Amino acid sequence: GAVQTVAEGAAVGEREPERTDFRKLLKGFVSLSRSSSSITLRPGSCRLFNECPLASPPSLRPADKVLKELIEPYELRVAKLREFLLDVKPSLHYDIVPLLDPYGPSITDPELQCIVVSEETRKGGEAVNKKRLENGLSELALYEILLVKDPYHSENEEEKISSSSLRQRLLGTLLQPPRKDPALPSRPYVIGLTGGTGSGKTSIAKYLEHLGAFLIDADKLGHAVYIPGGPAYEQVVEKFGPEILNEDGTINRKVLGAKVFGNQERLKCLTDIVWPEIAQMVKKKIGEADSLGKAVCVLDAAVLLEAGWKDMVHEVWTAVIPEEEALKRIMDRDGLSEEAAQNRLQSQMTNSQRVEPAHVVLCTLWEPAVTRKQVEKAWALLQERMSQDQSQPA
Ligand SMILES: CC(C)(COP(=O)(O)OP(=O)(O)OC[C@H]1O[C@@H](n2cnc3c(N)ncnc32)[C@H](O)[C@@H]1O)[C@@H](O)C(=O)NCCC(=O)NCCS
Ligand SMILES: Nc1ncnc2c1ncn2[C@@H]1O[C@H](COP(=O)(O)OP(=O)(O)OP(=O)(O)O)[C@@H](O)[C@H]1O
Repeated sequence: GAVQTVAEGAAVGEREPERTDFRKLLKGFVSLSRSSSSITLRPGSCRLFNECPLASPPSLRPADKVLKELIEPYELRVAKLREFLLDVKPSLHYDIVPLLDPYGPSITDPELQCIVVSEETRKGGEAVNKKRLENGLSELALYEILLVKDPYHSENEEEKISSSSLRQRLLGTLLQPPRKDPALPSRPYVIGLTGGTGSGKTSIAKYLEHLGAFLIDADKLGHAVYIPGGPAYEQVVEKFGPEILNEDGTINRKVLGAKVFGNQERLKCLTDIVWPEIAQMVKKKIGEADSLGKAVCVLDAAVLLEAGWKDMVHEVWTAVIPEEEALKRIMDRDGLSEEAAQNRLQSQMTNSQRVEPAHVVLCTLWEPAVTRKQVEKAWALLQERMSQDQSQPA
């Protein structure tokens, strides 16, 4: 007989923070030994390899996982899992099977004899056995293991070793080396802060300003370009007609917004006019910050990546929030209908697209105090790398 090891969202496969050497910690617990016909497992050994999403509470299923954008690609997780297995038990024979549905091969493979579950996933094991009986297969022995406690878990993290906690600890840290662009002056150091509407950029930007950054709000500059007499006023009115005007001749942004959000062609028409003007104003502001002796500028810009403004910044910092939460927040904040809020969200890039080029990721899903701590951590680490950079010979 055989036991199949199913790797789905195993903790080892995700980016590990430096502080916690889970590999060492887990080595102490893992003890896999292969007998002639099966793998025997001692308590505490297998949570890592064997995740049964059926039994996980809905909030933990892959699609709903906290900070799912920070989960590494499947192939990389499998590679890391193989490396780990080789490390702890080179003689082990195993298959790694992607779980494309909650059961995987557990309900169809007649060779299987045993399934390893944790106290959290016991119900999933029982569901597997129900399906096996329906399929005319024998029930699997349920081998239940304890959850391994995480000695480093903080107050707002789970007590067990959890990949969600690992991902939370990545927030605020540098995920890839800063851009090295010879065309970009080294000072002031510019952070491009982006994120979907309602992701909390403005709150984050305020904390950063409080910590000493010079703040550039691209939304505000965007509004300034089409005040009457501004560089884009005439063109915008010409393009979108007098119906976007208030009685006093100013542009009514709510009316304009309703015209462009949800209509890609019209939105592009507007942004083709205003983005180059905003970019000019941003450059001016960066110059202003420099003359004020500010070392760090934060460019708060939802459309940083779409508009190609990444070229103006040294690092991209991305704020993420699950879409359903963003929807609620902008409906509350701006009094938008669900449809209008959806249109805004649909006009934008996805969280994953923004996380991919990000140097630092932040998340405002929890209480404001948690966001503040994240920002303070990100700021402290930024100061550290800026001072290291300065001490390097030019
Ligand atoms: C459509 C307009 C008139 C709506 O104005 P309004 O005051 O109602 O909204 P505001 O400007 O505060 O934007 C609110 C949020 O909508 C999102 N948003 C704005 N413009 C865009 C865009 N071009 N693409 C995607 N999302 C956008 C952002 O998340 C922004 O933070 C205005 O957003 C606009 O002129 N947009 C085009 C210029 C632009 O891209 N500005 C954003 C610079 S970061
Ligand atoms: N940590 C938090 N907990 C709860 N609510 C928050 C948190 N951070 C921000 N919010 C709320 O969520 C809403 C959206 O945040 P914010 O205005 O900072 O987003 P934004 O990314 O700047 O949005 P936009 O791009 O639409 O301007 C605000 O009403 C804000 O008060």
